Amino acid sequence: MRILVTGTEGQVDTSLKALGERMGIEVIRIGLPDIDLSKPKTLAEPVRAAKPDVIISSAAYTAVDKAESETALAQAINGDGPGALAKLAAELNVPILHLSTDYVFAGDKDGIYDESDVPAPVSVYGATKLSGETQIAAATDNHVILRTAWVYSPYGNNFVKTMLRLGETRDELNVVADQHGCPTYAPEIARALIAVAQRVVADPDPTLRGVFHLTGQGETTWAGFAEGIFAGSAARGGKAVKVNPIPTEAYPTPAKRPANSRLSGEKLNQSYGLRLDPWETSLDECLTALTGTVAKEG
Ligand SMILES: NC(=O)C1=CN([C@@H]2O[C@H](COP(=O)(O)OP(=O)(O)OC[C@H]3O[C@@H](n4cnc5c(N)ncnc54)[C@H](OP(=O)(O)O)[C@@H]3O)[C@@H](O)[C@H]2O)C=CC1
Ligand SMILES: Cc1cn([C@H]2C[C@H](O)[C@@H](COP(=O)(O)OP(=O)(O)O[C@H]3O[C@@H](C)C(=O)[C@@H](O)[C@H]3O)O2)c(=O)[nH]c1=O
Repeated sequence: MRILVTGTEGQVDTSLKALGERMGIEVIRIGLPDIDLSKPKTLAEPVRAAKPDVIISSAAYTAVDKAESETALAQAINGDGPGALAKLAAELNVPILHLSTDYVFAGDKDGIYDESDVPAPVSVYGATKLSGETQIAAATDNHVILRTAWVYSPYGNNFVKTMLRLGETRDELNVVADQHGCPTYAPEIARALIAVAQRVVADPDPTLRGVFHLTGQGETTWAGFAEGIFAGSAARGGKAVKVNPIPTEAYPTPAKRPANSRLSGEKLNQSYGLRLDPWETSLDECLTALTGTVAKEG
């Protein structure tokens, strides 16, 4: 199987490449400057030349706060670019897997979001990602949209690396404790993407198509996540950093974030028999990879 993925230095595309190498699956990454999602005309030639069995749409404009002031660029990269990519997938008659986000939801639901809940984004990033979902679904029925959340890994930029970097120069950090979600490890996303790709390439079953939620098991808050990060770091001989839980209003940002963006993985489990590891297990793996040290017992 030959997988074509957009993005070359991102968390998910890098994880996919690494896992593909271990599994003997060809993963071709395409990204800037060869293709530019904000210029859809750049996509056709490299995508056709790659002759993929499946396309994974991972690249995105992920700077949530900056998107509030770069709306047109975020819309082009997260909305129109994936739409154009899905048209190419339809032309080549191959499935397209597309990564979307928990930030498509408003965050005012009491319970966990499932795929039947109606998105209502509260940020430009969330709105542009929802536009990507809509444009992909309009271009081809042969799509799987996977909404993930709070992605971290040893690669690229993410909350785990930000916390560890800030912790180097501070003894205490203030972190919001009233936004609830599911941290998700990019290598776990890669494992699921390959399993989903293998299934959809072989099986035209329409119930395997559509929208699915894909997050690490369990839930926490950003403050709870930060506490887990510093506990894991300290267990590896790193500095102890105190996390002060604060309300959202005490950490003003240009973009609004959902207060609750917990996603249920039940549909993915029922359709594909897939469950990601609990976020605590994956965080431990990530810290081992980042520090080159395993946690001490106790
Ligand atoms: N990160 C997160 O917490 C979450 C991410 N997601 C979604 O998961 C997917 C993967 O995320 P993640 O791996 O973390 O993303 P990253 O931000 O780590 O990587 C994004 C990739 O997109 C590429 N890219 C950006 N702009 C363009 C462009 N104009 N044309 C082509 N490529 C471009 C980047 O290239 P370069 O490095 O050269 O700029 C990079 O390779 C995205 O669709 C994202 O929306 C969903 C929920 C949470
Ligand atoms: C750095 C920092 C952040 N925060 C807060 C701000 C925010 O509410 C929360 C997370 O901050 P970040 O800006 O790192 O994360 P953010 O960019 O909001 O992360 C999002 O990225 C996009 C791409 C997604 O799709 C989402 O699922 C989600 O992962 O933590 C603190 O409270 N204290 C801090 O020191």
